[in-house]
Amino acid sequence: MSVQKEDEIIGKAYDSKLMKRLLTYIKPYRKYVFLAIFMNIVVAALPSLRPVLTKIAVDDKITNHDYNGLLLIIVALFGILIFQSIVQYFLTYFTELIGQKTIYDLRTQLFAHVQKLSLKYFDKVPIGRTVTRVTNDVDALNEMFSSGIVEIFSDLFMIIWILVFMFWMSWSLALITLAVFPILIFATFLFRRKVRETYRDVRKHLARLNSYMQEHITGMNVVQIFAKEKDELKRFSSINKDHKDANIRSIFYYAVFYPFVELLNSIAIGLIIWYGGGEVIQKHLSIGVLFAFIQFVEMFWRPVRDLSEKYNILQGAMAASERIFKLLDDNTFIENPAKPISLKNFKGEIEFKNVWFAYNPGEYVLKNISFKLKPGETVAIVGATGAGKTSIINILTRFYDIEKGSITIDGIDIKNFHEKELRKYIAVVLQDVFLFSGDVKTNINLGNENISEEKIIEAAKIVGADKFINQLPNKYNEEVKEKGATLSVGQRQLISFARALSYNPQILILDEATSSVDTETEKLIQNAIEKLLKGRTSIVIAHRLSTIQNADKILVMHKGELKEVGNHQELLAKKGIYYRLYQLQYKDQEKIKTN
Ligand SMILES: Nc1ncnc2c1ncn2[C@@H]1O[C@H](COP(=O)(O)OP(=O)(O)OP(=O)(O)O)[C@@H](O)[C@H]1O
Repeated sequence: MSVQKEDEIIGKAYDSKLMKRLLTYIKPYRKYVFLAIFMNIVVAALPSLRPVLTKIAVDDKITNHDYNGLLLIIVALFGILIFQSIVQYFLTYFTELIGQKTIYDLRTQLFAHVQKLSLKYFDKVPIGRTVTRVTNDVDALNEMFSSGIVEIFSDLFMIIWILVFMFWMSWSLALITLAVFPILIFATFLFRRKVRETYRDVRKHLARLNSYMQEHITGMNVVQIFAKEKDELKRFSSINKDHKDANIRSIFYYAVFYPFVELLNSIAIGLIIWYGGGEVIQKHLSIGVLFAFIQFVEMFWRPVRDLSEKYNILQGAMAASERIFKLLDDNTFIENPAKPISLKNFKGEIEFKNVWFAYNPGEYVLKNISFKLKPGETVAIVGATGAGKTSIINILTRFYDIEKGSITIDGIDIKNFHEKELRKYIAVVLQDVFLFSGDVKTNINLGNENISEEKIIEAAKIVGADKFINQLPNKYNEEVKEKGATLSVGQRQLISFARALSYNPQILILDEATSSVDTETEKLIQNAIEKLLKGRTSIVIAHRLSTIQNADKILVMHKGELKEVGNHQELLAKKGIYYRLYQLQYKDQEKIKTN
């Protein structure tokens, strides 16, 4: 099912399988749930006592001119109200507590799960959808866990209590009150059907609105540089209008349904006054009962109307939980071995043996790749765009698993390591440096407390980042904005080098940035790279001629195949793909160097 479609599911209002699974989240807090249900029974019964007391006041006290008795009834009524407010306070507190605690657990579980998912999952699901699961969808459940489930009990109890008291006082008037009930049920049925349709529409348009916003904020620089603001605003306005119209349609049904329920309520009261009044005149009924019934009818309608609203909450929650569970059941994981191996004496030898790899089944992007790297060697991978360079990195780090062949480190297949262990050996510096919001320090050690401040500064000094960091107003404590927006490209790269170095990995993977920086920064970066590569087995997707010339080996990739292997001089002498690539891409760099 497409993700778009997934957002349009509205499903059933009640699905026992989903509900069973949802209830497991409340289980740890069941004592609060029972307490809340008990308080609900009490709270639901209290309002029904009011008409009963009114009847006593009218029939026994007022007609008999019993002022003291009347005062007592008023005190009792007041007492009930106070008591009801107190119980209501605790009830609200406990229901919110249940809701908040359960969604806290669920959110934590979701985030932990998302972190474990392999990159394959993120290839197929847009980020916005995953974020929606953890935020909006979980919120929909909050409403159900807190008010939903518990209040359904309260509404049902209230209806039961009112019915009990009504039939106890006068069964004929009770039946008259219920006369309009079939119409109400029919109206509710129609209302629910219409609201369900509009609810789906609103969701669909909201999902479109969100993804449009997200995409355009991310690509704001492209929008602005090509002066596309007007066109984009036009498109956005049309999506926004669809969303608004869908909402207005849904409000229309609410606007019709609620007054209609009020109308039915008034008709019921009219019937009571007409029939009950006649009974009072004929002295078959006391006036107090008539008063009580008018109150009962007014009270009766609220929980009935609320129940149809609860239906919507339940429906939204069921659909949300279906989407949440789908994410929780997504097992796009990298499988870890039952008995993972840990290397004692790490040497750092890497070997690819006849490796075949495809992102999508059957579409091989790496074909029969074999090469060997001795400990401490540096290999540079070169090739045209789309040749498969990044894919080699992706499979060595096990972001993806290979189809055929083997990759070994010190003779051991990487599938025999726990993925965490494997990634402990390797540090990756990507072309697109990702900085998190926080300070410079935590962007270097990524919050790892084993990497002390001294080590951070030492790493920054070695790669030559400390000079610019020391010029920042707060030095290592300087705040870094989201994605490092306040730093230059070169500065971001230097920080990422310091990050890699502070982790002191045995294997280093480096995707050299192609972006041009000023000569001074370029020199800094080249120096930093040299220091980073020293003494470790390194794989570099190389764009700098200096890196390539210093590499022990160069792998020349072409359309997923390894076409040539050798060092710079050997490959030039061959006059093959590398030679042509050199003429096209790297010669200019040499010219700049010699100038
Ligand atoms: N996540 C993915 N899902 C499906 N196909 C992918 C994915 N990533 C890359 N590819 C495809 O795999 C092939 C190799 O891509 P790769 O990123 O390894 O190339 P590259 O040599 O690193 O290119 P560049 O120099 O442009 O970064 C390309 O045809 C690309 O379209």
